[in-house]
Amino acid sequence: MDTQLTTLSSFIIDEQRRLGKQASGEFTGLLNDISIACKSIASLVNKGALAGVLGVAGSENAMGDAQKKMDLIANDLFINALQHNGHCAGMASEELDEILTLPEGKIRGSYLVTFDPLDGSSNMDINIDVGAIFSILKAPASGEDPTAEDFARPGVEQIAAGYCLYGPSSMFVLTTGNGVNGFTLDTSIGEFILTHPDMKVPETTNEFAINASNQRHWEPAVQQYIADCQAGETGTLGKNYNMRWVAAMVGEIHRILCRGGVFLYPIDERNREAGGKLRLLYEGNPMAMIVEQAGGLASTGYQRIMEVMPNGDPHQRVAVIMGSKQEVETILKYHEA
Ligand SMILES: O=P(O)(O)OC[C@H]1O[C@](O)(COP(=O)(O)O)[C@@H](O)[C@@H]1O
Ligand SMILES: [Mg+2]
Ligand SMILES: [Mg+2]
Repeated sequence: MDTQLTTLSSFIIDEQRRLGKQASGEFTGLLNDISIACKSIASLVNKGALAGVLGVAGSENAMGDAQKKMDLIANDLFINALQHNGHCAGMASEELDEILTLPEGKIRGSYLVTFDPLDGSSNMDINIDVGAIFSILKAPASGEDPTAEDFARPGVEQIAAGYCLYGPSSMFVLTTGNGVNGFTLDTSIGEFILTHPDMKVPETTNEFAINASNQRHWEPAVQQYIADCQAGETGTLGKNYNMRWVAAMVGEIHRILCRGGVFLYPIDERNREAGGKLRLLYEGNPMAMIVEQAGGLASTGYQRIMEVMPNGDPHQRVAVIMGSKQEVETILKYHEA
């Protein structure tokens, strides 16, 4: 039995020491806050109907999506974990219309956090994978309450990004800009334990993930690429492909980190004006940072996702094509044609 367990907190402390960072403990504290929110959510997701957390809440978020009960509970758990400990100065969430500053009297920390508290929430009621996605930015140096403009930073300025997948086991996957590491929740001791050090996205793949029911709305580049995948050995790509669709970005990206693949939620005729379907600040950017840190690529089809300049709307959308390096490069060639 391996008795040398590395917990998430000890990993972060050691990493900061190893990188020679003048650590005040605030960043470690912030990640600890986020991991506590994730553990609380994991516990409820795991209990499901027994905890009374299935079903719809009867409300809509800023984008008009029907909110599930668990969307709101997960959102509250993130907010509670982040607003009391003096590590965070403000947050943006899929489930909040506007950015959130701290209540009067709370200490403003040095970081901003954006999050999707429950990704893939339509999977909640059918007992399939869901997750949380988060991104960490530096708060304005002024120490004043942050504004929406302070969150409008391109993904290349992220300090850290991660997700927690609530699947058969719960996994916390984190990058602080020095590779990607995965931790599995040991529910018997309540700790995330390092189980997947230095995760890498395999460079090549023959697996793609796309919602094929949208096919008629896609641009010609994506139409042609998927047609060529489906043609298999007989087509120009010259290999047979497999397809997967978890319907939760967090599940797709986790699969890609474990065994490679590409995930596409591209521009189509219906979402062109909005810029895509998925959200830049709490879906596109954090997952792009993780995928790039693991050696993959993340693009809109025309531009690196992390270089998209946000427009100040916390719910700005973005087109997403990410995963195994060589396969994303192939898809980008279809966009150049
Ligand atoms: O409805 P579709 O096309 O299957 O979309 C699935 C996509 O929507 C999302 O569920 C959106 O996330 P939310 O559940 O957080 O709104 C993605 O995670 C997923 O990839
Ligand atoms: Mg989501
Ligand atoms: Mg969500």
